[in-house]
Amino acid sequence: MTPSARIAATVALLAEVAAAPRRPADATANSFFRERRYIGSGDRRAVAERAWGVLRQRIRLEWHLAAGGVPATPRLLVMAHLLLVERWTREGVLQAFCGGRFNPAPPDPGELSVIEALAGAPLVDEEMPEGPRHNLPDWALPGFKARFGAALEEAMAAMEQPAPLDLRANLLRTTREAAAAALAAEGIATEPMPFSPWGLRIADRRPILASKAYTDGLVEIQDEGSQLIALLTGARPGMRVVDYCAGAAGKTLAVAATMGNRGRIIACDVSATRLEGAVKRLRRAGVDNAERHFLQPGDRWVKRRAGQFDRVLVDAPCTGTGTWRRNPDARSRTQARDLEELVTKQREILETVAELVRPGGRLVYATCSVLPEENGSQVEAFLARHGEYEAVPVAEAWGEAFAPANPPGPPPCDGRWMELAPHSHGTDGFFAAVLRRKE
Ligand SMILES: C[S@@+](CC[C@H](N)C(=O)[O-])C[C@H]1O[C@@H](n2cnc3c(N)ncnc32)[C@H](O)[C@@H]1O
Repeated sequence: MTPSARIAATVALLAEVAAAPRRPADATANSFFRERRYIGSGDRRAVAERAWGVLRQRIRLEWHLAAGGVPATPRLLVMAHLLLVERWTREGVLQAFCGGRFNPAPPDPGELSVIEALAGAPLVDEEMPEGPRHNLPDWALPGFKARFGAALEEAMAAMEQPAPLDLRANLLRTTREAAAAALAAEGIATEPMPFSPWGLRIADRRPILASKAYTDGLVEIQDEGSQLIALLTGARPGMRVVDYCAGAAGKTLAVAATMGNRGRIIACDVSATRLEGAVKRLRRAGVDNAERHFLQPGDRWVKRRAGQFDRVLVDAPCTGTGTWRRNPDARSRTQARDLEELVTKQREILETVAELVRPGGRLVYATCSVLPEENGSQVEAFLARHGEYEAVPVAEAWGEAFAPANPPGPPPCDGRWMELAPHSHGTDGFFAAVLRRKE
């Protein structure tokens, strides 16, 4: 593809994303490229990267376009991105929008005046209100300010960077060192992670799904923050464990590895499709102590198992504000009412699972959000309603997660909760609270 044709494809992809505003952009991109198999892998990467760049800066680009009195069409968003983010010249943009069979049509007079106005302008304008200045939707601004305080600017800058590809060595099949060596033999260089004893990071985001190390189940793709949540759960061989919001079993796999396939782990979810997705992954990873339970309305499953579990992990449905490095479209897709609904749902889930834990057992509540309403405030409110639970400090849970013969490095956080973020830990934004049910 020529550079112009790539731009035309980016505009077309963004038009499809705009036509399905509630659908995750990566799902839209997958179907977009599936229907256009003639787009080769290099072009596909270039088109997707630029589209992701636009989505990452969409709030600011929309502000500029609104200031110019024009709607944020896919074409104008791409033009604005080329000028303000990629720092193209006015002439460069005019050359790219040159018309013809595979190229984007030349700018109309309205678009031309936008190009004139934006050429050479800064992305972050002095006139911008706080939301766009920090690249935040208005509904999320108070929560981000409360969470990051004086570090907000640094935190938001780190959230604008693409995320690395994180892997977890599957201890049921290998060690971290042997997994790294197997990947290296396939030409894939990795670095051990700073906190997770299982973690390997690939700096250049090379695709690994076709590698033998991956298909043999030596490694799983998992952000370091998710690995740390699984570790803090403190599951051991022989325990009875529930992963209550298991999805396609990302954390079930990691927790099962700490159990050495001994004991029982039950992956529950309200989505049968997601649970179905777990089957292949469990098999590839060599997990054979897991079962799945599809939660349905009116389900008596929890009631019948009250007080039976040593560990219950709730990886709650949340706004995903911690994952904006990976899902930049969620910045604009998620709305204030989503936050309200999710906070209610999280409270309901916590109420339901509280009774599953045996006295002396632990409930681990986690989200991939950075918003206090879904995190610390949610857990404080739970503890106020449930005097039978108390918080276990992160350092204590961290120390207990490792065998005495294998002492850990310093915990990723001090204090009552584990709060991770790209700027402070190099992970996605995560929250986890370990709660002990008193004896
Ligand atoms: C953050 S995702 C879980 C991701 C998964 N644990 C992983 O590590 O890949 C949250 C999950 O909660 C599930 N969920 C939503 N409402 C639920 C409910 N009321 N009870 C149990 N699971 C629920 C969703 O279907 C979704 O799979």
